[in-house]
Amino acid sequence: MSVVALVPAAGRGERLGYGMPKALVPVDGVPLLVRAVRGLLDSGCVQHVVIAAPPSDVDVVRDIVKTVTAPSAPAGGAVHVVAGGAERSDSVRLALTHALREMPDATIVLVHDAARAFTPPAVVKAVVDAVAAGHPAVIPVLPLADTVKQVDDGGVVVATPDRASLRIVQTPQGFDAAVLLRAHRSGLHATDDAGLVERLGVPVVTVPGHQDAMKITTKFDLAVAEAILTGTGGAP
Ligand SMILES: Nc1ccn([C@@H]2O[C@H](COP(=O)(O)OP(=O)(O)OP(=O)(O)O)[C@@H](O)[C@H]2O)c(=O)n1
Ligand SMILES: C[C@](O)(CO)[C@H](O)COP(=O)(O)O
Repeated sequence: MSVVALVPAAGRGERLGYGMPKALVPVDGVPLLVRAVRGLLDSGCVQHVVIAAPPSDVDVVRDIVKTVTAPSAPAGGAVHVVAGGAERSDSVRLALTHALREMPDATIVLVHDAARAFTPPAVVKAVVDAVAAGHPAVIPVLPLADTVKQVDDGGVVVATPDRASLRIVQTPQGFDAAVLLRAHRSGLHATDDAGLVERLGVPVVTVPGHQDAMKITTKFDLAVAEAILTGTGGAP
């Protein structure tokens, strides 16, 4: 069994407004992308990583990932960098194509946002273990802390869904390699990879996520990440 992690990192980070692609933004001197890749490798169950980089920064990213050194560096594996695409799903597809061409032995594929740079390695391992146990699609999730409303175009509430059955979805999302390939070849659209797989009728199971696996989207999120890092925030 070989596990490859695809890391979509080609976003511009417009909402963060840092003036550079979000994956390259440093937290305590270490770019988010490097932290995300280290987290994957530190799980001890990822052999290969394929990063989808901003097309204008492929060489920059190649240089940066050289700083991912032991004990994180995979034994016998490698960190690959390809140019990403216009949308997240394009970046995933490009990385997946590269992975299945260069690592045909990969049976499990993870898709993990560079923007979820503080995901604990234990979450990565839980996802891989669940796929290895025979589930074709596995996602880490958290319960909702707030009441959720459905509104119409005018902002008027039309429903209050029962939040007991709702979950916030994180990454890494883990898949049987053949299932993920089929999903990405289907021509369907979804905001996450599990959404594509779901539409194929394949069951998607959940494992517990973690607050630290939050997606860093805004300056507020970055401040929270810094607090996690310095030990002044984050969940136990
Ligand atoms: N064309 C894209 C767009 C996004 N991503 C990646 O997908 C993940 C989730 O995207 P998001 O957090 O929305 O990042 P951005 O697209 O950079 O954010 P923004 O919309 O603020 O520009 C990130 O790791 C991002 O780098 C990607 O690989 N390729
Ligand atoms: C994959 C994801 O992070 C799961 O929560 C999310 O769907 C990414 O969405 P975005 O629109 O690319 O931020």
